[in-house]
Amino acid sequence: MEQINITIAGPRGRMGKEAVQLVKDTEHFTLISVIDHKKEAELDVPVYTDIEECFQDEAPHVLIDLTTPEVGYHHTKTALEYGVRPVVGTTGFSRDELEELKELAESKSLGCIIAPNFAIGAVLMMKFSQMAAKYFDDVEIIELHHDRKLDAPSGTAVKTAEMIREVRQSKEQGHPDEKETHSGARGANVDGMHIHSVRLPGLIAHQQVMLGAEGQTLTIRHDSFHRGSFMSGVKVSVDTVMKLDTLVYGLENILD
Ligand SMILES: NC(=O)C1=CN([C@@H]2O[C@H](COP(=O)(O)OP(=O)(O)OC[C@H]3O[C@@H](n4cnc5c(N)ncnc54)[C@H](O)[C@@H]3O)[C@@H](O)[C@H]2O)C=CC1
Ligand SMILES: O=C(O)C1=N[C@H](C(=O)O)C[C@H](O)C1
Repeated sequence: MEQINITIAGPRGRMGKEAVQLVKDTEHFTLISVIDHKKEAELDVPVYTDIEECFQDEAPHVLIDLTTPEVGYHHTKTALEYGVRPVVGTTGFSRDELEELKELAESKSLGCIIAPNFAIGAVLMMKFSQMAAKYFDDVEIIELHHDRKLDAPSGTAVKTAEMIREVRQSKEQGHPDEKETHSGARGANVDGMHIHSVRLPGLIAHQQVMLGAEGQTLTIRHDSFHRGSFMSGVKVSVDTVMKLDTLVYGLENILD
């Protein structure tokens, strides 16, 4: 199998630590450097605080980014400019940012994968919700995460709403005269669908999609109890990004 040289951004984070372990445990992956905002990462590879400096010194095949929305966007753009293929788990990118990165990837004929959720169960939960939304017009998304999470709604919830929007007629849900007596009670409104974000210590990453119709509800739920749940998706993304010449948004687009 072709050897893939990898740089990881965010190696000391909750996801970054798992990704470092994945790369070390995978025979055809080699960790050649990391990018952190501090020089303190205790790893046996060079630690860079500046991505351009990293790419001037090293030529990884793939950048795995698990940082924060602003940093992740800058890293993805810089990687593409330097001919490095990004695999991005970082969430919170805007639609405009995704469009701009897609254009850049295509102009360079480079693969780039941005996956709001690498867990296969979460991808199936999104697909099943999309299937169900063909038959149920009313949908509420409840995402539940640990209280260290920076972005709300989660990338997974936004992606779920986008996938459902592809198959359902736009609909403003709830009573036409409903009023929030406490601001935010009805959550975020995406094309009439509502997204509710729960943040609690003890949680990892969970999402429940509730669909309702007369006399019945359907609930589709996924739970990640450990960040190891995301790693098979990271692995398949690294292998796949080497064969792509465009940006793919969402793991569902690369799985058979
Ligand atoms: N796609 C997926 O399946 C998943 C995505 N995520 C996303 O991954 C991202 C990271 O999540 P966590 O690991 O939980 O966060 P975390 O806060 O534990 O880790 C983020 C890391 O980024 C580092 N960082 C910040 N600024 C940096 C910079 N300028 N250069 C390099 N590193 C920098 C921080 O030091 C920290 O170690 C989030 O956006 C989260 O939503 C999280 C879990 C699964
Ligand atoms: O921050 C997290 O933890 C997670 N972020 C991703 C998201 O925003 O959807 C994926 C997963 O839910 C965990």
